Amino acid sequence: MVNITEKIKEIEEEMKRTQKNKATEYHLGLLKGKLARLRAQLLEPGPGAGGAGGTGFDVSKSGDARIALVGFPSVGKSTFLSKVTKTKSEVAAYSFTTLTAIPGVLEYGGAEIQVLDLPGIIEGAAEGKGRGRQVISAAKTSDMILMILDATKRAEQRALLEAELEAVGIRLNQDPPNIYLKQKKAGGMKITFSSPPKSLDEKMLYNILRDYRILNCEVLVRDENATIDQFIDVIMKDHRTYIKCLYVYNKIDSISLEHLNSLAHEPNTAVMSCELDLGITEVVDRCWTELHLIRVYTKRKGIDPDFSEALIVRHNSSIEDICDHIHRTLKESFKYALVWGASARHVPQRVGLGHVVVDEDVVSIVGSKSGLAVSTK
Ligand SMILES: Nc1nc2c(ncn2[C@@H]2O[C@H](COP(=O)(O)OP(=O)(O)OP(=O)(O)O)[C@@H](O)[C@H]2O)c(=O)[nH]1
Ligand SMILES: [K+]
Ligand SMILES: [Mg+2]
Repeated sequence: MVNITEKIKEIEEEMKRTQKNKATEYHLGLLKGKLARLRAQLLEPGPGAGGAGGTGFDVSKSGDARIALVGFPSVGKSTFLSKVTKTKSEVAAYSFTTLTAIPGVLEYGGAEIQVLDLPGIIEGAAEGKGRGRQVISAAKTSDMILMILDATKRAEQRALLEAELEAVGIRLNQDPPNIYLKQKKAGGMKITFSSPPKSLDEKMLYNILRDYRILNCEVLVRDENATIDQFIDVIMKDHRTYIKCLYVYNKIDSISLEHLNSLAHEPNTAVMSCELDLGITEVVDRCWTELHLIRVYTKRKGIDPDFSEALIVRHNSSIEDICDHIHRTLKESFKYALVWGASARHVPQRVGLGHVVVDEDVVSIVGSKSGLAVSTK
């Protein structure tokens, strides 16, 4: 463990010392590749990795989605949890008040969203300082991260936290790179670019693949703006998680209007004061929008739909997803579905498994066995 941490430090030092130019870019690319490998090793549980490895806290997922509250100590994570859920998590002015993961349930538009209050993390968390590793593992399992920041603290706090999450393979508000990589048994390396790349070239990819001992493979870079970091992410894809993040500045009761105004205009950012009860509803609304969940109501034949109980599914879900959500075997007897609502071209529209539903659609599933519509119950 100490060895890996030391090696990581050495490489980071070497990268800092190395000037960025055309002559050094291949070398820098290789160093980045090595760094990514070491960081993954550091997180792997097993002999030499020591203690908690990559495991999070023992809280099982529940509800329709999970949001993790991540931040430095005493930024107001527990205060926020206590505001938006019925759970009371201890709040105090000293650091590390919260020592474990505390789950709460946020009810919104018929959905139940699990909110995880987590211990504060500090610089070096990714390398195992404090409970950093556990906190980050818990964050990795979430559908969305709320990065709670203290508006009264220096601006660097956000970049510091981002770097900690980056280091363990979490990618915030990014899409997976548009690069195809397939390992093969033989045939050497075949590297293709669908349009001339701006910062990559064949030799660079070749060097890194060889360093990873990937000697036979097919690569297709579909994005002309793809970077070397993204290419390494594709090689390390089993260790990468792409998560939505909303940056939330708390304690705006204690800053100037000018400062407040500049924070509020940053991208993916919201501002609030838990103490004065300002901005909380907006934060919750933003979470709902960013989670891209939709509500679908089911209806039995001849009976009005039950609007008191929504089925919560992901954005772009199909009738097939709805069936799977209701019951594992429902698909087997599926004949067709009737849909009322914005996704239906006429009312009701008769559709197959591939039909994509939208928020507040009403769906009636007709099966071959009973010939009856099925509801959630
Ligand atoms: N001024 C101000 N203080 C706040 C606000 N929200 C929380 N606090 C205070 O900030 C301190 C820390 O709050 P906590 O909720 O314990 O912070 P935490 O992030 O959970 O802290 P740890 O669990 O130690 O990581 C407490 O003294 C709160 O009363 C706010 O909106 N404005
Ligand atoms: K605290
Ligand atoms: Mg706390």
